[in-house]
Amino acid sequence: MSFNYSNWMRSSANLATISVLLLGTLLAFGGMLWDFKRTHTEYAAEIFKEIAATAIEIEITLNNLNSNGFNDCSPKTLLAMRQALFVAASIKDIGYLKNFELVCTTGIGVLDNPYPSSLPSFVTEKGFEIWVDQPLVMFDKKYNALIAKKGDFNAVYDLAVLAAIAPKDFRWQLIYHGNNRPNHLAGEEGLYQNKHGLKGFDFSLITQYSEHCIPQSSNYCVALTSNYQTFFSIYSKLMLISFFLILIVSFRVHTFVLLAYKKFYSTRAIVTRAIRKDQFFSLYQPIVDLNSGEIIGCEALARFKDRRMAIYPDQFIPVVRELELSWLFTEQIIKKALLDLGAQSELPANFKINFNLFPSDISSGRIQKVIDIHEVKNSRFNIEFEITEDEKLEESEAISQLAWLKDQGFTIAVDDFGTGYSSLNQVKSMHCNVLKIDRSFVMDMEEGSIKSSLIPHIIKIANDLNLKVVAEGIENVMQENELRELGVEFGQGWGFGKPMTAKDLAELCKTKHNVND
Ligand SMILES: Nc1nc2c(ncn2[C@@H]2O[C@H](COP(=O)(O)O[C@H]3[C@@H](O)[C@H](n4cnc5c(=O)[nH]c(N)nc54)O[C@@H]3COP(=O)(O)O)[C@@H](O)[C@H]2O)c(=O)[nH]1
Repeated sequence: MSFNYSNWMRSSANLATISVLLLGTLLAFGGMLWDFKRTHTEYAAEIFKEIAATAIEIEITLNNLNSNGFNDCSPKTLLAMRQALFVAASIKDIGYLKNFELVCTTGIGVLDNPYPSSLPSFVTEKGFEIWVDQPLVMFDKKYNALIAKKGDFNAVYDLAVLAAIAPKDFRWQLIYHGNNRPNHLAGEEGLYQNKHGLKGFDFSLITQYSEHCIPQSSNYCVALTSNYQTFFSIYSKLMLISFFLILIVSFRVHTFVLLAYKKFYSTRAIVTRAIRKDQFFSLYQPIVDLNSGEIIGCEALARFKDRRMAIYPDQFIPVVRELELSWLFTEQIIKKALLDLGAQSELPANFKINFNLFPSDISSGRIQKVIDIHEVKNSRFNIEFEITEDEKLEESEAISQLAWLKDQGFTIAVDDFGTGYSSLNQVKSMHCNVLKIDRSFVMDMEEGSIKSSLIPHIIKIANDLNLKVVAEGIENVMQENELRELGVEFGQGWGFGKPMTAKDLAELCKTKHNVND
């Protein structure tokens, strides 16, 4: 099954996009939760700040008043109480009590009917009696108060101040840990779950319940709960912005990944990497003596394949040329093929190996480096170079390079004869030994096409020029027989074998396969 590269590329880009989407969402949501948790802590800290300041103020105020030694509600006592109220920031009212009855307050003055004191809700470690959630009326205004009493005086604290600090959508409770139990101070009674005693802080993601205590300085704890609506009401705008940002980033990642992949897996990039890593290899197509059926040689045909894909010569050869890496490429192919085939002991010493050359390597003279290749120097085979008809090969420099190659003992074959533009005269001047008839002439022989009718003329001219003829693209017995009858000596094509590994070629040589078998 062939590897679908563009599907794979798209899937990878989709995967990257989904990962960014998920990761972005996770980070954004995590960030908001973290901030939400921070908000809880911040609100708790605000409540602590207020209650700590109030506690200190009440403590100082009541201690001062008690230290004066007042024993009735005289104008002097009331004046001292009013002065204390004036400088206090949180205390709303101060009362004077005698024999467990409230006798006067800063707000009303001396009461006509003293007010009997009830039992306190609890007593703090410092001896303050505390009454929580006391409904009071002052100047016709009702309010809920917290009352703290020490000695003969009490102080009234308006709970609305705390309620204003606590956030609107949050439910909260402030407690005081005393007498080994949590005592309700303010907020919603029953909310505090005493999960950790005084040990510290808890934040549960599911319920969004948190407990905050400050055991170091006092025994206060705050329980805060919020619901999903609270969360969404705080973060809905941010969520919307994050969502669009993540979406934009994800789309950009998709485009970027696709571009990066396209660049990384472009034929140019693959060819460059393959040459750098010496990844090209050859398969070998047998060349057969049509009269004896013997395999007398093979053509090395370059291939590229990695674990993802295969690229074929029609795609990579033009790129090799474009990248001007032709000689490096040819050198790697020659070395690898000679090593590969050299290892096959069944292949005889006079076996012919054909290599394709790039015309530019001939005209530039780079081809002369061939004799320096170690594998060429030590090869037992006859090496033949195939050249395609090309403008560059008309130049005198190219022609002298071809002559030089022949002097070195290599033979030259004109490949794909009939498809290029050069004339037979030029073929003659190229000093070649072999003429390979292009497979487009052989292809339609059965139908007697115009092109195939030219084969006898090509053979005649080749004979006149003393060139051997190889017919390419022989796929069936009919073509083989007809070409043999026309006097073609050698043939190549799928009928004798498709390009194969060196080992398979050696096996095939042993059995002397031909198309009739
Ligand atoms: N410069 C280099 N060029 C190279 C090298 N390796 C290959 N090539 C050139 O790439 C072109 C395509 O080659 P490939 O895909 O390998 O195709 C070859 C054969 O597989 C194919 N063939 C052979 N017999 C048949 C057949 O019976 N039917 C059929 N449909 N196709 C057949 O023909 C190609 C061989 O062509 P040629 O080289 O003209 O003999 C091709 O132009 C290669 O030359 C390289 O290392 N260097």
